[in-house]
Parts: sequence; C-alpha cells; structure tokens
Amino acid sequence: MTLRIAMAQCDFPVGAIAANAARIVRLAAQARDEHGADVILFPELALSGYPPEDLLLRPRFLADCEAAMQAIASEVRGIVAVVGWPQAAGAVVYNAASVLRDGAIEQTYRKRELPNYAVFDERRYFDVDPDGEPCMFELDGARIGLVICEDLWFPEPLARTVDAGAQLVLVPNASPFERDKHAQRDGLLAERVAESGVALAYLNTVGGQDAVVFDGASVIADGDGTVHAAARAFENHLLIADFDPDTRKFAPVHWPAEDDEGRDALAWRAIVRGTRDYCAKNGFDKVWLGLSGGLDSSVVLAIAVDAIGAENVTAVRLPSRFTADLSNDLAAVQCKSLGVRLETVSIEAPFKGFMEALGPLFADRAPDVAEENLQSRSRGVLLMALSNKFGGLLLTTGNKSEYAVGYATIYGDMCGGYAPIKDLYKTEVYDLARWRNAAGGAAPHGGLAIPEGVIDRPPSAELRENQKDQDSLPPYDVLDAILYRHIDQEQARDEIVAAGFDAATVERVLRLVRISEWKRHQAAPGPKVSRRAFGRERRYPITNGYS
Ligand SMILES: Nc1ncnc2c1ncn2[C@@H]1O[C@H](COP(=O)(O)OP(=O)(O)OC[C@H]2O[C@@H]([n+]3cccc(C(=O)O)c3)[C@H](O)[C@@H]2O)[C@@H](O)[C@H]1O
Ligand SMILES: Nc1ncnc2c1ncn2[C@@H]1O[C@H](COP(=O)(O)OP(=O)(O)OP(=O)(O)O)[C@@H](O)[C@H]1O
Ligand SMILES: NC(=O)CC[C@H](N)C(=O)O
Repeated sequence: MTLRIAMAQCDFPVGAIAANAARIVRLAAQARDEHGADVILFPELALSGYPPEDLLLRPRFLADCEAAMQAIASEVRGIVAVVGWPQAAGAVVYNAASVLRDGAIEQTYRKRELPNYAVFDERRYFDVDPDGEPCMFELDGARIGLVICEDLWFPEPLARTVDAGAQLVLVPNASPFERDKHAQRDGLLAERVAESGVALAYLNTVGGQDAVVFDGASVIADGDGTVHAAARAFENHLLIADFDPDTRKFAPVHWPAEDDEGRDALAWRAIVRGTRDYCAKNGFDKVWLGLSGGLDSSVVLAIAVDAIGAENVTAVRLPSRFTADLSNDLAAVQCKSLGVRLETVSIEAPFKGFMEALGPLFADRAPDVAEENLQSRSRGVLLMALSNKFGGLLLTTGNKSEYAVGYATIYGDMCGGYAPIKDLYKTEVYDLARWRNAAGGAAPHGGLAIPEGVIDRPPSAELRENQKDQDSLPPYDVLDAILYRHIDQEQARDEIVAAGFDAATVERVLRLVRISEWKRHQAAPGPKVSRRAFGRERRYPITNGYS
C-alpha cells in the first residue's frame, strides 16, 4: 500500500501568524479532499515564517504562535500534518515541528543542529533540547521520521531517526537560494541516502524575505539513492507524490519539475521573485527608477518589469549637461520595447540652485567630486519626491562591484529602498543582461529587453565630461576577479597577488573595500544570489584598524 504525501512548497511570510495558520489549515484540507493525501508537510517554521529574527524575543509573539498551533491542531482531521513553528518552553525556545493528527498535537520534534553561519543566526534564538528524542510516527503501517533542515547536513540526526526505524524521513527546510545550491542539495541527499538507505522528502519554503530568497526546488529521494528532479524553483506548488514503504520509492503525482535552464536563469528568477515579494510584502504595487541609458539601470528596469509588470513601473530620465544624447535615446528605446512609462526631469535647475546656494562657501575652489555628487544627489532628491508624491518604491541600481569599492554616491544614486542587483558583480550583470535578451522572453513591443547599445557602451557615471568608470577603477574583469577572491573567498592581499594580479592594483582595491564599509552599512537591502552577499552574511566593523 502506498502513502500519498503532500508537500506545501509555499510562501509563509514572516510574522503573519494568523494568515499562515489559515493557509496551513486550508492546504491540509485541500491535500486531503482534492488529492487524497495521507500526510502533508509544511516548511520549517511555516507558522512564523523564516527567519522571524528578533520577533522571537517577544513573549507575546511566542504565545501567539502557541495559540495558533493549538487552533491549527484542532482543525486537522482526516490527514496528518507536520507543521514547523517556534516552540517556547519556559525560558528557552525550540525550532520545532509538530505532528498533528485527529485534532491534537501528537508529538513535537526539536531541531538538533542550529545553523549559525552565513545568513543564519539560530543560536541567538533557539536552544537544543539535550533530551531530544528522534521523531517517529506510524501511518498505515509505514514508519515516518522527521528532521529539520540543518539536521540533514550532519549524519547524526538522520542516523538516530533511522535507528528508531524510519523508512521515510520528512525534512522541512528554509534554505535560501544561492548559485549552485541545487547541485549541493542533490549531493547532500544522495550522500545521506547512501549512508542510511532511508527515503527522503525534502521540502523547502519559497519566496523573498528581505535580503534572502527561498527557492523551493523541493526534492524527493528514493531509498536506493535515486534523487528525483527538483520541483520548479521560485514557484508555489502543492506537490504530491506517492511513497511505497516496501520498495522505499517515490512516484511523483503532481510534481512540476525544474527545467535545467542554467545558472543565469536561476539567478534572474531569484532576483525577480525577491523584488516582487519585497514589493508585495511591504505594500508597494509600483516602483520608480532613474533610467540612465547605462547597463545597471537598464537591467534593473527589465527585472522590475518581469517582477511586477510594465504598467507598474515608471522610469525617469534625469539628464544633466553631461548626459549624452545616446543615453537619453537608449532609455527611450528600452521603455518603448518594454511598454514602460518614461518621464523626463532635467536636473539642471536643481543643480544650479544648489551651486548658487553653496557659491559663497565654495568661493573659488575648483570643481571636484562635490559638484559631481551634487548631480547624483539632485537625482536622488527628485526620485524620492516622486515616490513620496505618487507612492511606490524607488529601486536603486548599484551592483556588487560598486558596493564593494564604494563607487556610488551615498544619498545620491544609493537612494532607494531595494537594490535588485546588489549581489551581482558588474561582469555578472553583463552575463544576466545577455541571458535575458537571449532566453528570458521577448520584449512585448519589439526590440530587446535590454538594448544592445546599452550592453556595448563603456560604463560611465556621466558626472563630468567624458567620465568613464575605467578612469577610476581597474577594468571590471580584473576588478571583479580581485573582489571575488577577497570578498567571496576571504583571500588576503598576498594570496591574490600570488595568483598573478598586479600588487598595486590589489592594494588599491582592498583599500577601497575597507574604507567603504560605512557606505554598505547604510545601503538598501537586495536579494542574495552569491555564497557571500553583503549585509548579514558579511559583517565587518566600520571602524577597523586591520588592513
Ligand atoms: N568612515 C566614514 N564614515 C562616515 N562617513 C564617511 C566615512 N568616510 C567618508 N565619509 C563621508 O562620505 C563622503 C564621501 O562619500 P560620497 O559622498 O558618496 O562620495 P565619494 O565616495 O567620494 O564619491 C562617489 C563616487 O561614486 C562614483 N559614482 C559611480 C557611479 C555612479 C555614481 C552616481 O552618483 O551616479 C557615482 C563617483 O564618480 C565618485 O567617484 C565624505 O565626504 C564623508 O562625508
Ligand atoms: N541621466 C540619468 N537619468 C536617470 N538616472 C540616472 C542618470 N544618470 C544616472 N542615473 C541613475 O544613477 C545610477 C548610477 O549610475 P551608474 O553609471 O552607476 O549606472 P548606469 O548608468 O545604470 O550603468 P553604467 O554604470 O553601466 O553606466 C543609474 O543606474 C541611474 O539610476
Ligand atoms: N534553515 C536551515 O537550517 C538552513 C541551513 C542549511 N544548511 C541550508 O541553507 O540549506
């Protein structure tokens, strides 16, 4: 006899306890009534959303979770539901998942391995129960175990569960997307199954939460080591599979599978989903951005259109005396291709106003970065005013290379609430632009989503005559290679130089990274796609005597 397993690869927003509880009850009923499921699995901390961060320090929040769990349990009948939630027990809190059956909480498992690296902070909030037992329950004669996310990354929790007799282990997860993580997860599942012979149902949550995006991409693995195709990433699905306890094999029933579109496709979809969810969950139905005719804003425009639709995006050209005609033309071409409303507001008048006001103080000092940044700040002021007047979120367009070396004007082009390409080095922005044009779907009104001319022209901030990024920075392929070694791989100066990079260039780049830490601390959040994103994953002191 086979068991029908439902897996709710869905978005459970952080803090939305009542809405999440209602959704859990609704999905359990749907799995039972529409699909004849015997058991439904929900993601890690589905009730509170993941990660709830310091909400977990509020006793009232924890009490509300407890009350909601009791209410959910009372409604679950005719199906077993496994629901993740933060369980307070006296002064400690556990990252827990409970087995709900026949209107009651039958048992509760407490996570044993608490991740405390990268974006994870679980030891700040949760305890490990020293007396914690493996979780096992029976369903129609099958023996089903339960471990939670990081537990699977160590052999011991699964081994204990298998020793207790499990034939199938359910694994609720909150595992954020990063490039190449799918292969890493597949490898992990294959390794654990090879060690244990147990079948695994690995369910991941989905959706953007501030600077992380959960990709779903849930996986089932048979007891003989066969890892089935992952479920479609970044999409909500009530997944259904049948499990045969005798053979320990799965048969997918409703399992929209991920196409192998490659790394760039996944990164694009992560950023699009992160941008869409940030807007929706924070109450924005439209966005603004300054569109310069350069690569960064052009790519951010295409992302915004894919995320929330062209009709909800307004691009603004903000030309100055240094803006090339080509810049204005390319911005117009792109907006036409994508069907985006384009406004134009010259910054000459506000810039002159600032210069007049400052004239007596600046006196006869030669023009320098102060005048350059005033142009950028004029743009920031105008864009924020538009967002204030008409509503909507201002997207900021900086990339990882710029954030790394501080090549952006604070309170200028860094204005804005969300930074979609913050975790892409400039060379990766090029890659994604080319991928979007080649494989990301046609522009609705002809032409390319990102005009070829934007990709071909040399990057420029256009804050002075004939300015090019390469006047101030090494070529981006060199810069990004150094930054990748230093930031993503934590290599020191000597290691980077030993790899063949010019010593003076390396020193200059590393110095720029160090002195721009303060800018990053004030920067808008953006979706993590790399293994080492700025923000909570790379926490450096601003005031720092170590070079
Ligand atoms: N440790 C620290 N803690 C707190 N504040 C600190 C600080 N160090 C400097 N500062 C402050 O920061 C100021 C300098 O930072 P900031 O004003 O950003 O100016 P800054 O970093 O000097 O210049 C911005 C750079 O970004 C380039 N750029 C590239 C691409 C686009 C754009 C654009 O705007 O469109 C600009 C632009 O060409 C220029 O090279 C200092 O005057 C000082 O007030
Ligand atoms: N003329 C302009 N009109 C509207 N926005 C502008 C203009 N110039 C700059 N901006 C805004 O400032 C941001 C920073 O400029 P930056 O030069 O770093 O990026 P870019 O022009 O989009 O790309 P690239 O660096 O490849 O030229 C732009 O992305 C855009 O949002
Ligand atoms: N929430 C968790 O325990 C996640 C940790 C895990 N290593 C992952 O990213 O998949």
